[in-house]
Amino acid sequence: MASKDAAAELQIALVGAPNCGKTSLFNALTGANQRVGNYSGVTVERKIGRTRTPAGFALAVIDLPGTHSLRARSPDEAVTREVVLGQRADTAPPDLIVMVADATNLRGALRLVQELKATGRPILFVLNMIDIARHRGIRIDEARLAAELGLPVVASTAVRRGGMEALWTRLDEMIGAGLPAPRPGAWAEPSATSLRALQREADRVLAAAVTAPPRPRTLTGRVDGWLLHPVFGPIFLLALLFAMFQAVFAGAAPAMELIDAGFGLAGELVTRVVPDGLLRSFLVDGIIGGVGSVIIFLPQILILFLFILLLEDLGYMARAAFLMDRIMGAAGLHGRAFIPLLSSFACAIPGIMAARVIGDRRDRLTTILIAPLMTCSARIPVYTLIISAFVPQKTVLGGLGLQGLVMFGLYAAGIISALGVSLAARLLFRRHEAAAPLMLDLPDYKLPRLKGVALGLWQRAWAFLRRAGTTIFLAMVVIWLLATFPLPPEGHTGPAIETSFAAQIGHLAAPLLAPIGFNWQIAVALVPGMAAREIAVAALATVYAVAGTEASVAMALSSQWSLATALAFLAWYVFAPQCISTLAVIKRETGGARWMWVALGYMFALAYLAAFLTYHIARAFGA
Ligand SMILES: Nc1nc2c(ncn2[C@@H]2O[C@H](COP(=O)(O)OP(=O)(O)OP(=O)(O)O)[C@@H](O)[C@H]2O)c(=O)[nH]1
Ligand SMILES: [Mg+2]
Repeated sequence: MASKDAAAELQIALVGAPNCGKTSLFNALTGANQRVGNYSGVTVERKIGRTRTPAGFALAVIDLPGTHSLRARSPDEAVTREVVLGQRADTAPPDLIVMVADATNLRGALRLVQELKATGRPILFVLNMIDIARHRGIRIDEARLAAELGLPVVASTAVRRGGMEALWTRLDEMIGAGLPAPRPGAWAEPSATSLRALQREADRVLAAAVTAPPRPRTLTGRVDGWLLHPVFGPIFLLALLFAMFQAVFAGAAPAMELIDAGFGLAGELVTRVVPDGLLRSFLVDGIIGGVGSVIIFLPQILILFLFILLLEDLGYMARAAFLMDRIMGAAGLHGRAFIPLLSSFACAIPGIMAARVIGDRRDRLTTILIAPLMTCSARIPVYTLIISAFVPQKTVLGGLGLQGLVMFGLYAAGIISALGVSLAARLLFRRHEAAAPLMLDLPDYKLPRLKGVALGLWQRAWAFLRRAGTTIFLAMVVIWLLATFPLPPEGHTGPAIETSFAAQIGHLAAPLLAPIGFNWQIAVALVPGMAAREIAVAALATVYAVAGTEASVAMALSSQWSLATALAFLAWYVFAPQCISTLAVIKRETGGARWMWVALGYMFALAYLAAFLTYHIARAFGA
């Protein structure tokens, strides 16, 4: 049965311009939860989902990166072309191309569909976002459009319940009637002349089938008048980012206290039930203390993601890219680097993958190399821990929280150094030609969809907790073992940890780290912290918990570290490549280990230098 189904399964490829709603359609067709966002370049890989039509036909639906033309210019667009042309070994050639068009913006779609027709594959033309088109009074004569194109045409609203009925029906009709076998289409890259001819034909079809009312000024236009204003726009962007970091700090406090109290209670409970000894130390110091010290940052991470998800859905991201283009261009960065870099605030891994939208190899490489300097969410625990231990909780400059201000400064340090590295790379590569002009689709503003934002938050929360329960948990077990054994000999005075393997390892590394003000406890935290940044926090928590009597890791730090050490530690974490997964992705996306080593080397060098300077300058100022 299953094998018969697999044989009968039809391959359906979703093709269309960026941001026309392909992934929304994919999710609606297959019940998947792939990432959707109101900007171009959300999808950079091919994704396959399986489903059944109402009449029971089995489909394998392939979601693809958006492209304006099969004349692919960047790695993500190349994926789309290869799948459409059946050139990929890992994907069967499509039996049907579902050409997704944004009904409010048909001009480009009508050109792309002609390129697709030349491939000889059966096509269904979908007018997506028909809700918005109707709302704007755009009238599309579907029958006429179908006649002009010589293709079946159907309208859809991918994000509404019931918005896909016509599409399902049409799919069943087409499959039921038997899809035409693909004609042996010989696709050749169209020349500029032939593309112009295709565009003329597209304009003719557009004029024949679509009437749009003259649009005086849409809401998007009016809002953009302000948000893209040369002076007001950047001020707004800066204020927005600033508000975001204040919110991350101030907004999360109550929830964090709650989680802290929860873990405190759990610790007390275990202390009461389990007799003093190794088991209690393992449970309280290793597991509850270590893992708890990381989980406590969940609220902050969620607030940050809430901002990012809302901005993505609203359609502000591409505007921010537009505003930053001048500054980024001056630093030798391609305008399209903005969204990959912005994604890196969440995590460098999706950010590095998003760099696939950049066509030029050197531009892409530079973006990949600096993406890890953006402050990813795994740094939040590290930063927050140090800030809450060393920066007083007071307001300055009339109401701004000092802690939030320092956090903002750390983010700024990451951004500024990324621009600096990019500039240095540009000078080193000796490239003087002007950067390519930024061709950016500015999507219309849309109200964020609650369900999508909630889903996005849930996915982040789950990923974070899963990491805490697996990677970080395992690391904690190892660190607790290292910090506990071998047990001190009889008659040993002073903290037991002094005789442990951890202390031995730490002392071994200490001379290397002494010039930057790090003690041996930090050395112990840095080594496992290579795997993932949060582990350093958990490791510090465990090492100090095993060693001592302080109530919390923050209190232990503030009593044991000098301010200079704390600042040097922050400076280290702005730069240090403490994340194996990021390095692995750099290797994969650049197609070799070389650039991974370059990233590793330059980031460690910067980290050491920054920590060294910070430590000595802070000491000179008496910290
Ligand atoms: N109102 C309305 N919004 C839609 C519709 N389809 C998609 N959207 C919204 O349009 C935006 C883009 O949707 P995506 O599904 O990410 O578009 P995509 O074509 O996959 O984009 P890329 O992966 O960047 O090429 C999101 O904000 C969606 O919520 C629709 O039919 N109606
Ligand atoms: Mg997509």
